[in-house]
Amino acid sequence: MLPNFRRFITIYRGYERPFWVSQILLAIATIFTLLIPLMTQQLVDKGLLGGDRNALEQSVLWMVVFAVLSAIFTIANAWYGVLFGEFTAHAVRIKLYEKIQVLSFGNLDRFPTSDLMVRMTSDVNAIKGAIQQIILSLAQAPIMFIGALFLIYLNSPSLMWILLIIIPVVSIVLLFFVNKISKFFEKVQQKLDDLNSVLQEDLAGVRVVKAFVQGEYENRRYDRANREFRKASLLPMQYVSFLQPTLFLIVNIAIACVLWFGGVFAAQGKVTVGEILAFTQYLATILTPLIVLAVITPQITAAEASAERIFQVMDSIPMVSDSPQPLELDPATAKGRIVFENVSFGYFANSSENEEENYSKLVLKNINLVIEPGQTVAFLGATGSGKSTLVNLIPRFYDVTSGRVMIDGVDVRNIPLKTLRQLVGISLQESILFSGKVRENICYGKPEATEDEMIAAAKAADAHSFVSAIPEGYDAAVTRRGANFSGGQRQRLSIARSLTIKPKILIFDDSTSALDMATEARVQEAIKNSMKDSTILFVAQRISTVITADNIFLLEAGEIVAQGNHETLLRTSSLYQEIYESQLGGAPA
Ligand SMILES: Nc1ncnc2c1ncn2[C@@H]1O[C@H](COP(=O)(O)OP(=O)(O)OP(=O)(O)O)[C@@H](O)[C@H]1O
Repeated sequence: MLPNFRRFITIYRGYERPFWVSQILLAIATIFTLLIPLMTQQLVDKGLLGGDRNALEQSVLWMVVFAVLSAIFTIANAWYGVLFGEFTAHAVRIKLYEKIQVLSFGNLDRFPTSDLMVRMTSDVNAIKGAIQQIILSLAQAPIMFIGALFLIYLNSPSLMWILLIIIPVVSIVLLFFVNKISKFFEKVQQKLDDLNSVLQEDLAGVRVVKAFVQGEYENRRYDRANREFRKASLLPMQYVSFLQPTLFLIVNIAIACVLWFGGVFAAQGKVTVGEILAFTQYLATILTPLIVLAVITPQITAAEASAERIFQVMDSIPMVSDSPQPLELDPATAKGRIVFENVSFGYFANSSENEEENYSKLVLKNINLVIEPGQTVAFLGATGSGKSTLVNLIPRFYDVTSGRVMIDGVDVRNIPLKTLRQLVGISLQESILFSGKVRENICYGKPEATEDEMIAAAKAADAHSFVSAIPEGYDAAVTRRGANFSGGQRQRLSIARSLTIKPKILIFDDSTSALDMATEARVQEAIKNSMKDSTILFVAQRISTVITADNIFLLEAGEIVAQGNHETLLRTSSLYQEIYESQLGGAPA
């Protein structure tokens, strides 16, 4: 039962002590609570009915003492409960976050950002709440149940049979509700994922929504997801709202029965009034843990669904990881020769139960190419032809489906990822900056870079001039995702970021697309001059970006259909001629 939830609690062994301390405190509090009805019995039988003033005073005094002690120990337990829940949630968030950092691009394709955010916040909170509830009631339930049964057996055996009816009835009601409710909670979290996914997409693209006046359409989309979420949440909560009143009704009927039968038995002299009163108190005591269980069961069921979702992320095996027998390549002495040997690649589609079927059709087919050290090459092709996919295989953002990619004769799968990321620098298509300072963004991959190194990288990326024009210079603030810089400035800063680590292989994945042609030519020239020893790869849709490259690979539908320098391709490839003509006008004579 509850395998994920149990696993969740046991993972955090560091917090075992507060957990056990809390349960001991709770057990002590429960024992004091159990002693109170005994005093009630004595107070009524000896004090009130027997006229024993001393017994009356003693019983009241002890009742107060037991109640105060019970309250003190319960508070101490609650304090530990909060502590345990918060520490566990903190630890889970850290573990999850660390896990997300080691997941590869392929894993992250399966967990969209909104989905991960729900798992890191709402799911973790659901488990935290359930843990705290458990701490508040775990040890209490069995001790109260067994203790009260024992005391009833000792003091009011003639009324015990009433329990034999009530306990099974309450248990059946409980089982019915729990069974119904459990099924719904996973769906609730899934619908929350969907809702967040729409929200995240819409908020991230709010400018596009406004530009295309699609506010109404987005409202309807959000409303649809919102309604689905409401529908999913409503059902379990409706069941939960029935649960507590139903149980209280049973308890009240039971108490009425006890008073009725107790009255009859008292008239026959079989029980005392004190026994009856104590019995009703014990009855409430026995049913309390069952009711608490009823209240926390939906919460625990929801937590089990949440724990399962968290373990789906935690148990994900990174699709790209270090080889058990790595081959070291020294980034300082590496040459930067790249070879693709019969490389094919398909993305993970994640739509089928069958792992084999989960790979989409190949987006790269049988790629064979050689890039010599120090060359500047370019990949040109229509959108969706597979250019980004191809270059992403070099730093192992994804692993090939078949064939191999080699750097200096070593299969990239055998190069430790850390070394590989030092060898290969990439400036991505989408230039994302982090909030902080300009300097921190440029030196993101090499925090120890000197001022001169940073400025050299910025100059090569044509970023120095606009950064120097800001009064704070390199200490200027970058707001979230670099929103206070223009698209072209963001691109130049992210190019500078990739240049700072001085990699042997540099990839520009359409990362000069937001620059005008003159700036682009200037940046390219500066990069080539400052990175003379590096192999440089440009991915482009614009022919102006590739014109000066030593070698151009022309891609079409995942295949290399032509290669050569600009002049050669103009002569030999009709596709290249078409692109040239469509972008730069008539073919040169
Ligand atoms: N993460 C992904 N999951 C599934 N399919 C993908 C993923 N990324 C790209 N694809 C698919 O792979 C194919 C090649 O995409 P890729 O981004 O490599 O093309 P591209 O030539 O770089 O295009 P563009 O110039 O528009 O950036 C496309 O059909 C695309 O839909």
